[in-house]
Amino acid sequence: MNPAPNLVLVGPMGAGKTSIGKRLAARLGLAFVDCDHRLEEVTGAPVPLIFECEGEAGFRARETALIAELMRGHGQLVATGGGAVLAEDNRRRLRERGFVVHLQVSVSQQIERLARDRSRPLLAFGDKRARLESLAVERGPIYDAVADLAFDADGLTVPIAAERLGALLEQRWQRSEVAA
Ligand SMILES: Nc1ncnc2c1ncn2[C@@H]1O[C@H](COP(=O)(O)OP(=O)(O)O)[C@@H](O)[C@H]1O
Ligand SMILES: O=C(O)C1=C[C@@H](OP(=O)(O)O)[C@@H](O)[C@H](O)C1
Ligand SMILES: [Mg+2]
Repeated sequence: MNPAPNLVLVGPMGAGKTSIGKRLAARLGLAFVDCDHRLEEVTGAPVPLIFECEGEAGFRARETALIAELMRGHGQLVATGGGAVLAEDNRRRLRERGFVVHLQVSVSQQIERLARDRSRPLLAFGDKRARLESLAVERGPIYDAVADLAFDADGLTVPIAAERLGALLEQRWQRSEVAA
C-alpha cells in the first residue's frame, strides 16, 4: 500500500494510459491530466514537432519539468508518456506523490492499436514490431519497478478496463489528500 494524493498511469505506447486514464479519472472523481497533451497545450506544438525542433532530449526536459510541477498537486490522475519513467527524478517524484499503475499490453496489441498512428515519433521510422519489442525489453523492468500495481488491459475495451481498474483501485489505493 502506497498512500498517495495522486494516481499515475505508466506503461508502453498504446497501453491505453490516455484513453483508459480519462474514463478512470471521471469514475474516481479525479482531475485528468495527460502529460503529452499538456506539453502540446503549453508549447502549441504537437509531440512530433517538439521532437523535430528540440530533439528527444528537449522533449524529455519539458516532460521532467511538467512532472515536477504536476506532482506538487493532488487529486489528479496523471497519464504519463511511455518514456517518462526513464529519468530517475521522474520515477522518484511519481512515486513520492502518486500511486503508480503499470498498464500492461502485448506488442501484438500495440501494433494493432498503433498501426496507423502518426503521433509517436519513436515509431515513425523502421520496423514497428522490432522497435516495440526492444523498447519492451528496455523499459519493461522499469515499469515493474516503479509501479505499485500492474493491470493487464489486453483484450478489454476501454470502458471495461476503466471499470475493472477503478474497482481494483477502490480496494488497493489509499487516497491521501495531503497538499505538497
Ligand atoms: N483497451 C483498449 N481497447 C481498445 N483500444 C484501445 C484500448 N486502449 C487504447 N486503445 C486505443 O489505442 C490507441 C492508443 O491508446 P492511448 O490511450 O493513446 O495509449 P497510450 O496513451 O498508452 O499510448 C487509441 O486509438 C485508443 O483508442
Ligand atoms: O514511449 C515514449 O517514449 C513516448 C510515448 C508517447 O506517449 P504515449 O505512451 O502516451 O504514447 C509520447 O510521450 C512520446 O511519443 C514518447
Ligand atoms: Mg498517451
